Amino acid sequence: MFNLNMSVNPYLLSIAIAVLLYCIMLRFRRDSPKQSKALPCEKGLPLLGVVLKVSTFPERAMEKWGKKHGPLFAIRVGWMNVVVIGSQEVAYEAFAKNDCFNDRPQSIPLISDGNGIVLINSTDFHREQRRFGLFTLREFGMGRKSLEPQLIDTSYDLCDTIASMCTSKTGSSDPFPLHTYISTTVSSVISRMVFGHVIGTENKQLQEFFARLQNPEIRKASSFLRGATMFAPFLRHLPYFKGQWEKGIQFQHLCHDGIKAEILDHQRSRDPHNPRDFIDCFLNEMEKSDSAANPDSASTWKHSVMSSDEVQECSSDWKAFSSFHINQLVAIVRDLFLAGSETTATSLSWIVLYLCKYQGVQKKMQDKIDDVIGQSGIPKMGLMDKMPYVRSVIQEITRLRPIAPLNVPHKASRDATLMGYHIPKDSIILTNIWAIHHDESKWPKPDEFLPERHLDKNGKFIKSPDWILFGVGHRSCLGQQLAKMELFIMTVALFQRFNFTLAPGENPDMKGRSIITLHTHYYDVVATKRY
Ligand code: HEM
Repeated sequence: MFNLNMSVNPYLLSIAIAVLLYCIMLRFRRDSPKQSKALPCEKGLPLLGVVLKVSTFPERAMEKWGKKHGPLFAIRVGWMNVVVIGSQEVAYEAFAKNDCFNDRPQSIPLISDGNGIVLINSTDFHREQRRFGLFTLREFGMGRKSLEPQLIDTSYDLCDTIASMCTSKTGSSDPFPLHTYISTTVSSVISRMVFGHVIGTENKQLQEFFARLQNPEIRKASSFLRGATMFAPFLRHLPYFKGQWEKGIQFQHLCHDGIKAEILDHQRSRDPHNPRDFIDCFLNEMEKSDSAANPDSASTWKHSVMSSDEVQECSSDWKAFSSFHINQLVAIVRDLFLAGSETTATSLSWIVLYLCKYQGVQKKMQDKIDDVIGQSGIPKMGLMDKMPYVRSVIQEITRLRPIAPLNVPHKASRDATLMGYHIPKDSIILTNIWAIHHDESKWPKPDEFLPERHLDKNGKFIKSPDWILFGVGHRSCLGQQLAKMELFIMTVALFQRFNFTLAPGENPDMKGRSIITLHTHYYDVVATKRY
């Protein structure tokens, strides 16, 4: 029947074997899309997806969908599937145990021009910069006792300013926006670490940049632009977005020019043997990488401060041989400053707001502070263990109102599998910190303000793995030790000295305002001296 002597074309035979082997390999490959399941998906409307449902409080909408689909699902945004993680366990699996979910999606150039730290991909460049950033901030006191005196002084300065607003007759102030003062105080801490001093009127560009950052309308527009262009980059070519995009770029130039002026001052006055701040340390590192990697280029031209346009032209050449170059210095300083100021200031604003609303908790916390340090003691980090109630109040308020309710977005760097589900390369991944902080199985009565839930039966503070204010894994917050110090010392200092109440007639909606970050509504307080 068969002609066994039929001649076989060896070329075709080898192709057939290769195809067969490839099919077998695909079948058994661990991350094969065919092997892993497709994520459950909240599809929403045709073309739009869920866009209309996530324009305000997206974290709450995603929390609801999470109850339907489980702790890992997708939402359709336009034509794109965005992955949403809704449990601490899945977040650890994705970001701490894996290395393929730690890239960042790209959006407006202000925050993602390929340099910096917060929005760059998870490459060796990022790892080197993160290691250097952590090391250097620690050298300047992050998480260490050496920073304590400065933080205490700064907090006391804030208290003195508030005290000067209180009349001697009643001991109370007129209503005032405490958030503005907190913002200035917090910015001054990161300013000193990065610039070596507090930015004053001598740096007009940075002053203007900070003033605009405080403007709620600008913040809202920028958050909206950032969110929209992250999911649909083409939007920036459409009329409204184009205008906003260009404003974003001008805003970036303002910030970068201000930072460059600071760098120029540092270049003129620095002593390489006595680095004063982050900028000096980075300039030292630039010098080292110059002489090690490129001895011929140790000249000053590369490190002189350039205009924004020149910087764009030159950046790719510089990146070729070192992660320490002037563009990166400008960008990492910008990122540290942006990441390190409003986050902590807004968390403190939530703390003050909740304690104004819940006067009983404020009083109890003050009693506990009095028990440990009285009226004249100093709020040191070493006293944290003696003030578990203060810590539990801070943890409870930041659980209820995390500043980044959907975390900073991550991106999959390749096709991969997570909890048995296929995650395609380039998927945007959101972590619903809000939902994790409101998970009923971990936090009974999750919407209620119950600081005691963070204390064990002996009154000791409980660190919970389900409190993930700073994210988890390889991209978690680089400044968390600093933020924790600031939150503790400033909370104790403020409530040791004052009672705070909401100004008469104030009743801010406790849901706050959420686009990408979760802010309080604007509110005024009245401060009353306690002694
Ligand atoms: C209460 C205050 C703060 C909160 C709630 C907060 C929260 C966060 C979160 C949620 C992330 C993203 C984590 C992730 O992608 O998985 C992050 C990243 C980051 N934070 Fe913070 N942060 C705070 C304060 C600070 C401070 C004071 C600094 C600066 C010294 C800082 C610097 C950074 C940086 C550089 C990153 C990016 C890390 C990376 O991508 O490798 N943050 N933060």
